[in-house]
Amino acid sequence: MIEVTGLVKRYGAVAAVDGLTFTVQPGRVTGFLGPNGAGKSTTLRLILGLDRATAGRALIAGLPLRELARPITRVGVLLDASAVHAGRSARSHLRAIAAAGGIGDRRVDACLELAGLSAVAGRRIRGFSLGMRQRLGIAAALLGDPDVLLFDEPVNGLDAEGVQWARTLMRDLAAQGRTVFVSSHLMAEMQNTADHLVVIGRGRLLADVPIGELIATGLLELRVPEPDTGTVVGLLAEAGGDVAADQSGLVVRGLDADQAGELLRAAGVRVTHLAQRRSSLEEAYLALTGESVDYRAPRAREEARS
Ligand SMILES: Nc1ncnc2c1ncn2[C@@H]1O[C@H](COP(=O)(O)OP(=O)(O)OP(=O)(O)O)[C@@H](O)[C@H]1O
Repeated sequence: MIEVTGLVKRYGAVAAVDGLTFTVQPGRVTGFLGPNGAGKSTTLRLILGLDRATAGRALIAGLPLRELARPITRVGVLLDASAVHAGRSARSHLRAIAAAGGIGDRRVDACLELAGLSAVAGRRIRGFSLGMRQRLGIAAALLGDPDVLLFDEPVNGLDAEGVQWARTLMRDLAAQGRTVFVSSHLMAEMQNTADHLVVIGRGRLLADVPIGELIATGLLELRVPEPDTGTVVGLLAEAGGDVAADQSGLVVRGLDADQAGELLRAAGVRVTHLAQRRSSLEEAYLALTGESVDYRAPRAREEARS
């Protein structure tokens, strides 16, 4: 289990992490999501004791990481797959890490096999693709057979088969009762992999929910004659709806079909299409993080303002 309590990290005037509290439970895959600059990497670094928190604490199995005996056997980490000695072979890279943690060569070979790297184990890492480096980083994280795994963007650079492999691996690790905490920008991938989500924006917690709960929130698709659009947006917003436009019409969150239909009928608006559907994780995520995105294209910012 990972417990983060009141965690704060300031860099000068910037609060990269601003009072975060959440728990990552064993036995499930927990996705860690947030827009660029939200504070995900900083949070992971604080959990791993690579940075000192301004306030609060992050514990693994009840202790700060530096107080764990033989941490390699307790926590496996994939942070930056490119941070390796490129002149070494995959096998000697893993053997060096294993030796430092008192782990034997047989486990190295088992992890190479698990990561699908046995055939290239003797090759220098310099010649590895990004995907092969990711696999090697995951193999390194598994060396100590740890109960807690932290993966920062693990499918970055993996091809379709690699993505499938990583997904199955994460789900298997969770099914074995381990704590799996994985950051990603790929919403569709998280939708297929995670059971639970921790979402942050500007260093603060936005959601800590089972994934099904986030995407169960319904959306309304609505089409009305073009000249009525402004009136309709105003009416729905006044009734508490969150209205956005896409190519095919309006998308409304926070109102059900009966409410919206009744409201528009009473206002004499002719509705040409009204349908309720589940939101994708991506839509739910964008609705959640919309206010807390630091970097976005100027056009999107203008649209969000209007
Ligand atoms: N060493 C540092 N010095 C100063 N500011 C920093 C430092 N590290 C991070 N920050 C700032 O803290 C904020 C959070 O950064 P962080 O890298 O944790 O976000 P992130 O969610 O991992 O982003 P991304 O998805 O882009 O990797 C950003 O505003 C960043 O500029």
